[in-house]
Amino acid sequence: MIRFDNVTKRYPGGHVGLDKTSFHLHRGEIAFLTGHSGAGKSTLLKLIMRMEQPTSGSIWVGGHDTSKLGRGQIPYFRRNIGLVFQDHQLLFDRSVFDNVALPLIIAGHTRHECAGRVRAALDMVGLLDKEKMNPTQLSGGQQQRVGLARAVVNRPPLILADEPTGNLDPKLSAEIMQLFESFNQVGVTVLVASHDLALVARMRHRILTLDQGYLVNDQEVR
Ligand SMILES: Nc1ncnc2c1ncn2[C@@H]1O[C@H](COP(=O)(O)OP(=O)(O)OP(=O)(O)O)[C@@H](O)[C@H]1O
Repeated sequence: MIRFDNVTKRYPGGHVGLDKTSFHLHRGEIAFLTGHSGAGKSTLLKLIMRMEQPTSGSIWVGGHDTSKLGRGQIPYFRRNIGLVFQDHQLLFDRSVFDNVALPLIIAGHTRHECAGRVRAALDMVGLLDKEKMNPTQLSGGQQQRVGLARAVVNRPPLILADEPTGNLDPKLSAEIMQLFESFNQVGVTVLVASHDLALVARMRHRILTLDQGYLVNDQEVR
């Protein structure tokens, strides 16, 4: 699903975001990406999304050589990737239902057509009874689960998350990580970046560790 071959990303000014990194994340796999602040986790995720391009090396995602994607193809390519961020980026002037429906509305579906999928996604994250509420009425953990429902609503084959538990306490963080596991159990490929090594280690899945842009460890923990 994701293949990095000897990828280096050097930012303007000379900062090295990622250095000669190679790995392969297979379709249907789940893995965690960890490392200190500035190690290159966000850079790696942005390269997968084609928000950045490598200075050298090649990146394949879902069978696409990302360097060959034309400008017009990129939005369609990104529709295959569900994204989860630390600050969940919800729209606070719309209901939970409308927030989750957003990717489907952008893809051209009507609100009525979306309803089944939106409710299925809310059900997966345990928020079926909250669809009419405004995100401001929900706790931080519930808001993050709305973000997860939005990421999976159009059934992407790949989910990427960047510090999805950054603002949550340990118990809520573990619950969010278990939701990623449940998405993976229905066949979605999942890559989660987190600096919380203890939490990641408890998940007992593959861990990719970055240190100053180098992939220093690729560990299977089964
Ligand atoms: N747009 C940019 N321009 C210049 N340098 C950048 C840019 N983005 C990231 N970097 C540098 O690349 C390196 C890796 O940054 P990155 O954000 O990928 O790390 P990270 O592991 O995600 O860190 P954090 O956990 O703090 O988010 C850092 O040295 C950073 O300063």
